[in-house]
Amino acid sequence: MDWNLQQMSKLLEVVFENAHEPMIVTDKDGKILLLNRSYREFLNVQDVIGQPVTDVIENTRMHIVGQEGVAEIADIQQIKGQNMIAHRIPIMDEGKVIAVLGTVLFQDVQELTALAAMVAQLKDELTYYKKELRRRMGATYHFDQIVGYSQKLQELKGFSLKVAKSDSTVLITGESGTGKELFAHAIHAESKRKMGPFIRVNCAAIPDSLLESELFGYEEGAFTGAVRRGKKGKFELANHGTILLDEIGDMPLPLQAKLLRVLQEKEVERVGAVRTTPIDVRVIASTNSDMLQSIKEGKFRADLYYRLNVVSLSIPPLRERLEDLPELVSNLLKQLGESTGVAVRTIDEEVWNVFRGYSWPGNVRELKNVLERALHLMEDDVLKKEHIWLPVSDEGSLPSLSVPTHAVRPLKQVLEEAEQEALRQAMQQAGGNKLSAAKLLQISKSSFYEKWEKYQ
Ligand SMILES: Nc1ncnc2c1ncn2[C@@H]1O[C@H](COP(=O)(O)OP(=O)(O)OP(=O)(O)O)[C@@H](O)[C@H]1O
Repeated sequence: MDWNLQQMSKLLEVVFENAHEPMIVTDKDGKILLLNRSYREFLNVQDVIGQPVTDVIENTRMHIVGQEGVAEIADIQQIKGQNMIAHRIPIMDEGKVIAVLGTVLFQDVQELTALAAMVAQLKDELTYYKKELRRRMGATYHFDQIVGYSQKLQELKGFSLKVAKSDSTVLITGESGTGKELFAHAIHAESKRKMGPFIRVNCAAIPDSLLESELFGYEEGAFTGAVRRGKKGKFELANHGTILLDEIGDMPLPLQAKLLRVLQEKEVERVGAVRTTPIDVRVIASTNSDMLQSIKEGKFRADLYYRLNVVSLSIPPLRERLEDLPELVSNLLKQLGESTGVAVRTIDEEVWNVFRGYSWPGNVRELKNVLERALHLMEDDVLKKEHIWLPVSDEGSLPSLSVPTHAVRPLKQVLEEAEQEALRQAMQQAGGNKLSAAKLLQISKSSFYEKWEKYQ
């Protein structure tokens, strides 16, 4: 429709009259030309067209703006005992004021205060939910939190960043504590799935009998003790996101066959289900065991290994990148300083000698634990050699300490320390392989994991 002048003028009149905000137009001397319904109702006036604005609206400055030609934005004006926020805008023609438009944004600043309070509350809630979402989705680490300037680590980070953008399945290998999980988190956080969930399953920590239903879920009445209406498995929970299958080397053979089908068909079958559910999940698997050896021994399916190993990331042990020690130590001390409240100002040169001479079988995690223990032994803010407690078996010529024996401590603490030490020694003897470590300690794999996670 083409609008003629008359129709356009009618339209503007209707818009002005019915606007929700109170609006007024005066001439340059402050004589009222237009006053819309919202403003009339608020002022409780009827026919005021042609009257001086000063007679109709308290504390008005429309006439002043008409004379001075300078707009006044968000000026607080009290009318009928209420604080209003008024805008007064001169309307110019050929450099001269011909009229003034006045609007009231909030009929009372209390409304604005209430609105501001509401926005602040919503912002707080949003921050909370964002944090909660992140916590639940679990992707709490990013590439910039993976510390280390060594060429090996830098190259690995660069490659992983590229890998993150693709949707390929990734197999991360490396000794215990090298940062496999850290890399998996970072890959998810950098991928196009970052808004989706990140679900981690430790295949070794869950007893074999439960792993299938944990991973794939179960249908109503699938087995005794099953929750009514069934339960989603981790794969379904990870839909549109990433699943980290940690310690994949420990997955029992029958489940390996089922996992292979999931990877091939991109659908899961809950335990006891007659139908399959399509899923869209990126799989990252990680292991610290020698997968090729496991294949040779018939413990791991070769076809699954090749399905998982589309892209492989091998994280070098700490002893092969000792040049990362300064950055790691400073970063870990910062983190630990926040949680323990102990700050380190200086590190004795001897500490570095000890660190550089040690083989770090537990890698970065062990470094973190050693530093945490040292913080508790420090009396001032200088980290010294005598605060560093390294395992006796690896001691050699190292000036490491044993735990002070003179003080009697609570039995619980002594037992826990002994247990922790036993786990650590078993891991060291088992070359970082948790399954072998559990065997050495003659405890079940899941019980080993429970204890291991407790002390980490
Ligand atoms: N490059 C790194 N920079 C900073 N922190 C690191 C780095 N590598 C590892 N860490 C820290 O060391 C600890 C162990 O890392 P992570 O759990 O990722 O190791 P992992 O290889 O998955 O171990 P496991 O095989 O025992 O599960 C974590 O606290 C992690 O934040």
